[in-house]
Amino acid sequence: MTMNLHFTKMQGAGNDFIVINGIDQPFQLTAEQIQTLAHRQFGIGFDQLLLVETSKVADFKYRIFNADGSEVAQCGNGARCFVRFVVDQKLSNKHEISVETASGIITPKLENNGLVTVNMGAPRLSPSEVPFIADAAANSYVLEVADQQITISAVSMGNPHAVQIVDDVEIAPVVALGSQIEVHPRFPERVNAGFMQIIDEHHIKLRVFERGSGETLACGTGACAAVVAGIQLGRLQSPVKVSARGGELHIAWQGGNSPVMMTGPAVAVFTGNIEI
Ligand SMILES: N[C@@H](CCC[C@H](N)C(=O)O)C(=O)O
Repeated sequence: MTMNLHFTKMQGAGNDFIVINGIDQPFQLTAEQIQTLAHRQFGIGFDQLLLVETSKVADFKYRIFNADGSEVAQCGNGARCFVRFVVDQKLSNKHEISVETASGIITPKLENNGLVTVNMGAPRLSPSEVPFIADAAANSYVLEVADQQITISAVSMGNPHAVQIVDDVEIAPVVALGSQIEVHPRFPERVNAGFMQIIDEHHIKLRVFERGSGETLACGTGACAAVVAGIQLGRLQSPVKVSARGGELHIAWQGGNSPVMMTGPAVAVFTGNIEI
């Protein structure tokens, strides 16, 4: 049986999504159907699919699916697009909205200037809190990949990140190395691989090879994880501007259990219907 899905295509710093109202339009998609929709030639094309639903514990719930169909727990750029979608669709008259995700409740706020600030919650850093790493004894360690030894900082923003510092992010082997780090045996749940170039203590350039989606033009949780890693290593100071290929994000973190605050754009590109 086919169904007709109404969707909104959105982007946040170039990380692109389709957002679907699952409240008025309840449905289920298989991983294969999501892969087809995500395909840039045979489908609509997107990095992640976001599904807005009702919640018993927050204003809304949203679910996140990578382009390969895997469901994941957190998405920073998606959280900004989520609030823009909810406000534009008049699903709420609030501009600061609590949203249940698979890794807890976060609160995105649509600012008067059109940017969105998200309280992403505290990063998880200790090995016991970063269960995505097998056998980790510390959150910064050496990983053997492709006959190289790479120093990685492991940070969970609700989803797993392995961040490394590079001299020049433009020539870093983000796809070649990132695709191997993503599936490295140390990461049983796979991982998002970040490549960060430090420009100065308040500015980095970042590229991320995302788990389940490949390299994207920006990764919100990746930006939070990179800034947290840089601050932990004594190389960065809050606030930090993150320049991604698709735009800029601003990240602030006061350390410890304080939340990571992320500010950036969220833009609706077009709406459409697709038979699936
Ligand atoms: N693009 C996202 C992250 C999406 C999920 C990620 N690929 C994962 O598998 O954890 C962001 O902006 O944070």
